[in-house]
Amino acid sequence: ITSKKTSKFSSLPLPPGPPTLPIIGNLHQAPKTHPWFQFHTWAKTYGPVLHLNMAGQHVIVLSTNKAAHDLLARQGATFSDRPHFVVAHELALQGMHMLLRPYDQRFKLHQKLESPVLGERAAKAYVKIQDLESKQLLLDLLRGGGRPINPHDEIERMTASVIYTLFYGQRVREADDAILLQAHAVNHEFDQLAQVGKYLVDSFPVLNRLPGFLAPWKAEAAEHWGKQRALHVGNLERGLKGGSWNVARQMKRAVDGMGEVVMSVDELALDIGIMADAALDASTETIMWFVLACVTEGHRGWVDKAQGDLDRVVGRGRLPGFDDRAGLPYVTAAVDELMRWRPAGPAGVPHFTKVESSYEGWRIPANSVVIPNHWAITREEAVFGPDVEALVPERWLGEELPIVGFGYGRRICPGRHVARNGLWIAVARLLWAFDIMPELNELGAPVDVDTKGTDGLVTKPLPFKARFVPRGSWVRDVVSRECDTWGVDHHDVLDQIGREVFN
Ligand code: HEM
Repeated sequence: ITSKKTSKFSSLPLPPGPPTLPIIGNLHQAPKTHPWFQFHTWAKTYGPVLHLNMAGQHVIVLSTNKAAHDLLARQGATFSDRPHFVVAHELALQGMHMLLRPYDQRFKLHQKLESPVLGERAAKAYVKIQDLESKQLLLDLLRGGGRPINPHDEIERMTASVIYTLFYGQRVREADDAILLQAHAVNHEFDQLAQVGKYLVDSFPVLNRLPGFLAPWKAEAAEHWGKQRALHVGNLERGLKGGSWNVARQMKRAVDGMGEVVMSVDELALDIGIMADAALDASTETIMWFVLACVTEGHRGWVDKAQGDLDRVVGRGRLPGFDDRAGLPYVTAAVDELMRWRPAGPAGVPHFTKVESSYEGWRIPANSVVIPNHWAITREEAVFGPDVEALVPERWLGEELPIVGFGYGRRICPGRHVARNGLWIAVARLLWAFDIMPELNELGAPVDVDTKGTDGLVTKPLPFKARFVPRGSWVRDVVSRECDTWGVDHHDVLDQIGREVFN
């Protein structure tokens, strides 16, 4: 690791971290999977700002909300870049992946385009679609007849349908809808390309100057780009042809209205498509974690308490709706606590700084990868109180705790308003309708459920089953009456949204 001897921070020490070996630094200790657990363990020894040397690459891991906020938000001008992925981003996505874009003028232009369609005002209008699709979810789950199921398909259909309806005007009827299968296939391939350490050229970008026959990754990336393009341009074109308002049409209109700005169809399509991808997994898996929480943490009494409130405020003759939100603070607390208990992106999305700076007497070197470790941040007892491994909504009542899990600063998740509304209505309605119970084994005992989750940018619960047992005959009555949504004209709803927010 080299540093400029003349810099004004050069006399400062690096933040503490585990002892290093010559040349490879901490590479031999680098966690192979689930890095957030090891980062959390190290933070207990070395503190909230941790330095790792990964064979010359500086990595700074932040483990408290304060450190993450101080660096990534308060010093946002310095800490809003992303690490550079030659294969996955520069080649395979032609530099157009919103999540991986460097923090530059083009990024700011995309942010400017996205903010009106994802902001609080738009999110408020989108609840009409979230209302529709969360009703459909209840009907889909009711049809399971209380048998043990893995509800991933039903939940993913709902979140996908919310996003694809809003973005492209197209509802998703089944989990194996072609639009969703194509997205899965492309994203799966992208995840392989983006694996850290897979391509030497990601560590030594100079290798990219090699001719194609010596650089096989170029052909792989070019083939992948074709698939990304087909997926996102195809969706954009369908969206633009649609008869009603949608995000694709709105953003095209915004680009056209920018006059001097030139944006290719590919670039616009990728922007919208990557937003849709970013929305899908994190929202689906957070609701999956909610189901798992009911199965593994439900015995703590929070489910009964939330259902008691729902019975009192909503009653049994109708579904809870967004208008009930103010009267259901315990349900809101359960949603906030769910995101704390199992943040869907446990190690956040890495930031990057190109310039040297300092924090609390430590030197933060130029070209550091900076990781806000949500897993550790959500387990900070000084902020969230005791018993952080348990799901305890009470900790949020009457307290101003930080909402965690959406990242920090200028790269904070722009979809967080849409996401929080979607989580709230799904959680409120699932709690109102069902006792979500564990699967039972042949002896009638609950089947053990692993709560560790998968590795990856978004962590998913490992496969498990739950029983969605209707809380009473009234559930069947209300759900049968109100939740078959296939007859609703969603184009009409989209036009209402367009008029309400953008006219
Ligand atoms: C529970 C659901 C969600 C979670 C937990 C989540 C979490 C995150 C996180 C941690 C980041 C990185 C922030 C950072 O770098 O500091 C992010 C970025 C992003 N999210 Fe979300 N997200 C969710 C839902 C959504 C939704 C619904 C949308 C869009 C409708 C969305 C769009 C995006 C985009 C476009 C970015 C890239 C921002 C950038 O790099 O500047 N997300 N999200």
